[in-house]
This record gives sequence, C-alpha cells and structure tokens, in this order.
Amino acid sequence: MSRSPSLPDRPRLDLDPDMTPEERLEALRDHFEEIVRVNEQLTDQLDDARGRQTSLTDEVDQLERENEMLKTSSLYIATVEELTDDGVVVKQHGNNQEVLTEVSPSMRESLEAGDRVAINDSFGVKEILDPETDARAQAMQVEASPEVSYEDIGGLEEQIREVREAVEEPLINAEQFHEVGIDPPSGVLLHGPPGTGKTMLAKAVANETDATFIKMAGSELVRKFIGEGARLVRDLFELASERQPAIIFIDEIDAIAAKRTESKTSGDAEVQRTMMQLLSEMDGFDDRGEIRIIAATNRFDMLDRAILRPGRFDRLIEVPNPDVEGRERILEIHTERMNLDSEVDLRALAREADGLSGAELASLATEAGMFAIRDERTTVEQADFRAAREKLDQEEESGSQPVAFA
Ligand SMILES: Nc1ncnc2c1ncn2[C@@H]1O[C@H](COP(=O)(O)OP(=O)(O)OP(=O)(O)O)[C@@H](O)[C@H]1O
Repeated sequence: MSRSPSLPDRPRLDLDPDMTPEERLEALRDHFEEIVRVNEQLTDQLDDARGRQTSLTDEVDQLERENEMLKTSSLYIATVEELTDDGVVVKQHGNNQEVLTEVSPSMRESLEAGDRVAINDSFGVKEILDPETDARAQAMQVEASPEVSYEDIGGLEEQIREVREAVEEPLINAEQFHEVGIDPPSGVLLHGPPGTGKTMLAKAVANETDATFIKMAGSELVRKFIGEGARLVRDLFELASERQPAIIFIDEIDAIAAKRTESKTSGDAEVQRTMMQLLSEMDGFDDRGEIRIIAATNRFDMLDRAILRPGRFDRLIEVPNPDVEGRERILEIHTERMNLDSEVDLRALAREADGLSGAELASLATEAGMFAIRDERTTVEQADFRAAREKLDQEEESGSQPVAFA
C-alpha cells in the first residue's frame, strides 16, 4: 500500500519585540503568504485523498459483490426430511444425499418437513427457500408417511391386490420388471362411487412403500387457480421427484380430463392446457425414477379416452360400493375402538346397509356413538345404529351432506 504524503509543517510566526512596526508588518505579510501556500498544499492533498477514497470505495464494493457471489454459488438446495431431537435431516437435491445437520433455534421454529432450503458446504441451513412455490404447494397435500394401512380398508381385497401389483411392485422391485423386459403400468386409475376408499388405497400403498404421498384435487387445479393449472401440474411432478419415492394422487381427475365439449369458453381452454401438461408429464415419465401416479374419479363415463391410452392411465381398477362381507368388515374397522353392547350384531347391520358406501358406514358408526352420548350411556347399542341409519337416510332424502368422519 502506498504511504500517504507527509503534511506540510504548520507555519510559525516569529515576532521579535525589538522589531520596528515596518519589520513586524513585513513578517506578518510573509506569515500570511506562508499560510496561504500551506492551505493550497493541504487543499491539493485533500483532493488527492478524496480521489483515492472514491477509488477505494469502488474497490470495496466490487470485493463485496464478489464475496456475495462466492457465498451464493456455494449454497446447495435441499429438502427438509425430518426434524429430530438431534437436529434436522435434510436431503440434498441432485445426489439425494441425506445428512443430519444443526440449525439455529429461531430457524428451527419456522422449519417444517418438506421445506426447501439452501445449505452451505458444511450442510448448515442458510435460508428457507421460495415462498412462492410453497404457496402453490399449498394446493397440494403432502404427507411424508400416511397412517392408513391395508388393514384399515374393508372389503377391497381384490383391489388391494391389484394396486399392490401395479404400484407397489414397480417401486419395490423395479429390477424385476427390467429383467423380464416389460414396462410397469404407468398410471393407475381408481374409479367408482364416492366414499368407497379410493383415497385410502392410495395412502395405504404410499405407507407400505415408505413413499411420500402427494395429493392434488383436479377440481382445485382448475377452479381455485385459474391460469395456474398447467404450472401446478409441473410443480406437482417436480415436488414428487424431489421427494421420491413418491405417490402422486390426483383426485377428481374428471375435472381436468373430461371429454372435450363443443363450447370454447376460456375455462375450457384452461382445463385443456392443464390436461395437456399432465399428459406430457406422464409421457416423459419413464425417466422419472421412483414416482408412481394414481388418479381417482367418480365419473368414469365422463373421461376423455386420451388419458386411458397405454403409457398413461393404463391400469383401471374399479372400486365399487362394498358387498355384505365388505360392509361388515368396514363396520368392524370403524367400531373397533367403540364400546359396543354385546347384543350389537354387525352382520345384521351390514345386511340392512345395502347400497351404503364405506364413508357412509363410517358415518353410521360415529352417529350411533353420538346417540349413545345423547342418551348419557357409554355403551353403544343396536338401537343406536338403527337410529343413526334413520338420521342418515333422512339427511340423504333432504339432500344435506352426511358429516364426513375420517
Ligand atoms: N373400504 C373402506 N374401508 C374402511 N373405511 C372406508 C372405506 N371406504 C371409505 N371408508 C371411510 O370413508 C372415508 C372416505 O374414504 P375415501 O376418501 O378413501 O373415499 P374416496 O373413494 O376417495 O371418496 P371420494 O371419491 O369422495 O374422494 C375414509 O376416511 C374412511 O373413514
């Protein structure tokens, strides 16, 4: 670094008491000139210093920018997998490396499993990322590991077997398909009346395969987020590949994949764009790794056949209302934790419940419990089930929605 030039000496005024007034005046004049000269010299030096200060400030700014760039380029993107007592488990994108890292207590408070974060070389979490994507991700329901298991589903043994074969096997035994030389089914379509357990099936398979369950309702894709549908579909698949193994579950697929109508409203165009995006994501599905896609509909007749072509939703599984054995099993499942009177005959109740869906049977059990509570009993009797059935039938006749009890 160059040294700063030394400052000029301060001018001194030496007045001798023996001086004549003329000599004094002369000395004062000389002193004044000297002061003016030093002042000019100092002003020049100050100008120089200002110039140097400006160029040094520029240099500092430049270095700060470079430093900032170096810092940002060394951050990696990761997803928070789990918050544990020992720290936070993050999975780095790209290499899928999982690490346990520590975060500051304040950051920990705002972190949730599934958040996208920026981590540095030593895996320290530096930032929580992308609120915009997160806002859009709110349209999706993400469960790291749903709690539904196959045992919780009544009367769908055949459907469970088919779903396991079409979804579970390719996830767990991808190698086997490769060796035999066939492609596993691309997408599975569950179709049948409302409340028959389609969502439960999808959740159970995610649970069984330790896959993340990502649900999106077709109706939300096009109703809530007009103009966003196609982008949401892209996000959905992107999120799935970040969180793989993952099961994508698109409920009410008919909302985006209904047969084309003649009308050409802007809403239709939006639906069309969303569906095209879904099809193109599915067509590029082969290289997507451990992601399986399940869709569900209550309106199979309305579907555009384009989505059922090979390589798309090419495995159809019908999920009907339960038969009498199924109904009995569903009642058993939903009354398992209930305090039932020994007289309660679930078989007889199942026989009388012809045409009821799984969801309606679940409501029946809860309503029966409510009747016992109203009567200040802790045991649920056969009569409570009958009263509950009457109430549900009346509600159905009057068109009001039965309460959904999950
Ligand atoms: N087969 C079943 N076994 C046990 N419970 C069931 C069954 N089917 C439905 N239920 C009960 O009904 C609730 C709703 O079921 P689910 O959401 O899986 O139906 P769904 O077929 O996906 O309905 P929707 O078509 O209306 O979306 C479940 O949470 C469960 O309590």
